[in-house]
Amino acid sequence: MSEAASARSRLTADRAAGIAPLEPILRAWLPAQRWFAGKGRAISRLTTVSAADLLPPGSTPGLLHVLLDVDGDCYQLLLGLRPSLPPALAPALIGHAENGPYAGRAVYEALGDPRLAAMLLERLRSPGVLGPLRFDRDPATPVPAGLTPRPLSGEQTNSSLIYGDSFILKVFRRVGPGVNPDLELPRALAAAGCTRVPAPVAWYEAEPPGGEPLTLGVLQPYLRGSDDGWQLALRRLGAGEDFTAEAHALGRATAEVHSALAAALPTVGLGPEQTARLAAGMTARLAATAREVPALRPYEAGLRGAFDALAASRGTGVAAQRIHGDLHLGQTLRTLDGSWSLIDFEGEPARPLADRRRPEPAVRDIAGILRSFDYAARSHRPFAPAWADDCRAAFCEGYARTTGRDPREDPVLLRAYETDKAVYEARYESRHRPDWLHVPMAAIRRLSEPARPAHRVPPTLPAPGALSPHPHPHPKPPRRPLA
Ligand SMILES: Nc1ncnc2c1ncn2[C@@H]1O[C@H](COP(=O)(O)OP(=O)(O)O)[C@@H](O)[C@H]1O
Ligand SMILES: O=P(O)(O)O[C@H]1O[C@H](CO)[C@@H](O[C@H]2O[C@H](CO)[C@@H](O)[C@H](O)[C@H]2O)[C@H](O)[C@H]1O
Repeated sequence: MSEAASARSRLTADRAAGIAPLEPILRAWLPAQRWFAGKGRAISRLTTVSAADLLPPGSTPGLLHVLLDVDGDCYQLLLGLRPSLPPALAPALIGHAENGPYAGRAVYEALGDPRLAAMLLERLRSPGVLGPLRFDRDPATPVPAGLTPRPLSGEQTNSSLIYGDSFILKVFRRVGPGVNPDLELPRALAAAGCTRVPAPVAWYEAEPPGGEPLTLGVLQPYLRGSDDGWQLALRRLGAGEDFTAEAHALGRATAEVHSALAAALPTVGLGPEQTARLAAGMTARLAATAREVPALRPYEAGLRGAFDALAASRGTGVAAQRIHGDLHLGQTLRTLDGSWSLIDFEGEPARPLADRRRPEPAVRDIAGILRSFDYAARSHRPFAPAWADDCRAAFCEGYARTTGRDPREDPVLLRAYETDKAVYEARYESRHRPDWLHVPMAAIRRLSEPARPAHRVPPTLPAPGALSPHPHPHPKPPRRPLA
């Protein structure tokens, strides 16, 4: 049964029938939304899973919470309802209800309406149950009333609102049964005393009777004035400036989060069979992506080499634990005091929730950041490969300084994960940003070549300040044959 179908079978859907007349306008509006996963395909089946008035029926504006099943995926919508829309809300319009209980009303994106966004915060401030929804909060962190909301602009997988520059609410769009790791992991880290991740202060879920809750939204402190690691890296690159000290510090921050997650949540050792299964999963993902992205096809056989090498490595000493799951520079924030925080623990949005909650080698996150340095260097004209190499080395050194283990000491594992990430990125870019496809494709060409003998990691790691400037900051380590 699909995630949406199992949610539908358990959720109370008293109001669902009432919103059936809105389904045609939602069907026309959904494909244009950035967070809609089914882009490029016609919607064949759209049904309402649940609908709940978050304000007393008849209020103007009205606020309707809706879960929709669209071809087996479950989406969360917050709909505003007014007899007519003031001009400022025109960009939020979805359509007009022609019949049913909302006939004659304008239906619009509630998150674009400051009045409704303020009401949503009020709901989060007062824990309790409302129809199929449960609102919860951390009693230790007060959330003041009356904070002014503004929507976060920019590309996002979900939708976020900032309240008074003090809190940020993420409204998940595609949802499924089970706690979302973006709530689960930050809560576990906060309980373990790790301050590298903003701690959830309030959240809301759908509660199917007898089933697992679906996480729908999380409110957390807004790190005002922080710099997104991606933008910061691009600015440094543009100014011809070094980024290795930041990359080193980010390596340390990532390692701290990994260590805290490993201590707080279950870890497992991977034996040869599990490692082979991991490699098989990567190979299957490659095959599926090659079917979808024609540009990948000529490299498929070469790329498979990285996964075959992983399967043959017999998994010696590989540990799996809970990880971030989609770590890249855009998921890092450098705060005003100069320290790094990690955000968005949802994992890769396209993967089923159960997969995203499974323990995996921490190197998956490391590979994500390493790929991100390559992305940054390739968005610069001319391409800046030395900048990326230096950042990659500095990040790994920072990581090793905290954990005592340099990720480059496992070249087969690291290469497999980098390859898997580049394949994921090829699919992501071809679906969402075809103009960017050339970036992962450059990595794909490189990774499809047979692996060069690995460089040995220097036994004594240089101190962060000792990282020398371009073009050759790191002594060339002696070569050793591939294990
Ligand atoms: N706690 C926070 N403090 C400051 N900015 C944040 C915070 N959380 C998220 N952001 C900003 O919001 C953007 C989107 O957040 P993210 O969790 O990545 O959402 P999505 O899953 O929709 O991509 C981030 O890139 C960052 O700029
Ligand atoms: O929306 P999310 O932040 O969860 O992540 C998705 O979108 C990312 C792009 O916004 C995408 O990241 C890729 O592009 C980044 C530059 O824009 C680059 O830094 C990353 O390394 C690269 O993977 C991410 O893969 C996707 O899941």
